[in-house]
Amino acid sequence: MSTPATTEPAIRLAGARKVYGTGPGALVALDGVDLEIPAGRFVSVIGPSGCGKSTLLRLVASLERADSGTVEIRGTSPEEACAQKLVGFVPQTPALLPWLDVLQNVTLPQRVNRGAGRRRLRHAPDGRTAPDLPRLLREVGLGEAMHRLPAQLSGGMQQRVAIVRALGLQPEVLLMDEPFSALDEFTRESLQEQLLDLWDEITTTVMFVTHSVTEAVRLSDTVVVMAPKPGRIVDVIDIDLPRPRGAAQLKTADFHHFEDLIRDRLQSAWRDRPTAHAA
Ligand SMILES: Nc1ncnc2c1ncn2[C@@H]1O[C@H](COP(=O)(O)OP(=O)(O)OP(=O)(O)O)[C@@H](O)[C@H]1O
Repeated sequence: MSTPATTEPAIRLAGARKVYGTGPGALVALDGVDLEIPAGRFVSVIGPSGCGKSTLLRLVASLERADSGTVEIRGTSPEEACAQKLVGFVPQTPALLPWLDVLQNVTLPQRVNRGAGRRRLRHAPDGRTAPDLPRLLREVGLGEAMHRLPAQLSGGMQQRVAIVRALGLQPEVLLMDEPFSALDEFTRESLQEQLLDLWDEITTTVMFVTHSVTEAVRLSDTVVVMAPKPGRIVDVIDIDLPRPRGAAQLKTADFHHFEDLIRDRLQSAWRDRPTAHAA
C-alpha cells in the first residue's frame, strides 16, 4: 500500500451512541464507541449477533445518525463524505441492477458521478487516476463475464462485481457488511485473496464486518472486538502478521495465536456483559 499523505484518521468515532426506539422498549445498540482508523488500514469488526456491528457501519455510511457523540470521515460528517463520494459500501447481498450487464453495473457509479469523481481524483495526493474497471474485472476472474447479466452469475461472481463497482469512484473508505457470509468456504477464501489484492492496489481504508475469526485475522491490520448489551467495543487488536497471508499462513502458530486471542476476548465479553441495557 502507498503511504497515506495525511495523519488525519480516515474514520473517527468518539463517544458514539445509538438508541433504537424510545421509552421502556428502547434498545441501546451502541454506547460510548471510541475508534480511530488511520488511512489505508484494513480493519475488521467482529462480535456476536446483535452487538451493533452493522449499526456501527451504518453510522459511518450515514445510513443512521448517532444520537450523541461524533462520527467523522476525514474530519467531515458522514453525510458530507458520502456526498463527496468518499465512501463505498458493499452490502451482504450484492444488489446489482438486473437489467445491466456486469460492465454496465460496475461503471454506472463512474458514469453518474462523473463530476465528483473527477474533482476528487484531481486533488488526489498521490496523483491517482480512476481505476480501470475492465482490468479489475479481469483480475478477479470476470473477464469472460463482462457482458453477462447478474442472473447469469453465481453468488460469488455477483459479490465480486459488487466489490469492483464499489471501487469505481476510488473511495477513501470502503465499508463492507459481511460481504462473503453467504458464500461457500472455497469461494470465500478465494474472494478474501482477491479483495486483499485489490486493496493492495487501490489505496483505501477498509472497515469490514464479519462473524468469522479466521477471516478477520487473515484480512486485517486491526480487529475490533465488540460485545452486546449495550453494543460496545471491548478490544482493539493489531494483527502484526506478515503479508501476503496465503493459505500456508493460516496454519502457522502465529496465526492461531491471534485466532485464540480474539476467541477468548469474544467469550469473556459475552460472559461479562451487563444485563441492564435500556436507554
Ligand atoms: N432499525 C432498527 N430498529 C430497532 N432495532 C434495531 C434496528 N436495527 C438494529 N436494531 C437492533 O440493534 C441491535 C444491533 O443490531 P445490529 O444489526 O447492528 O447488530 P449486528 O451485530 O450487526 O448483528 P448481526 O451480526 O446479527 O448482523 C440489535 O439488537 C438489533 O435488533
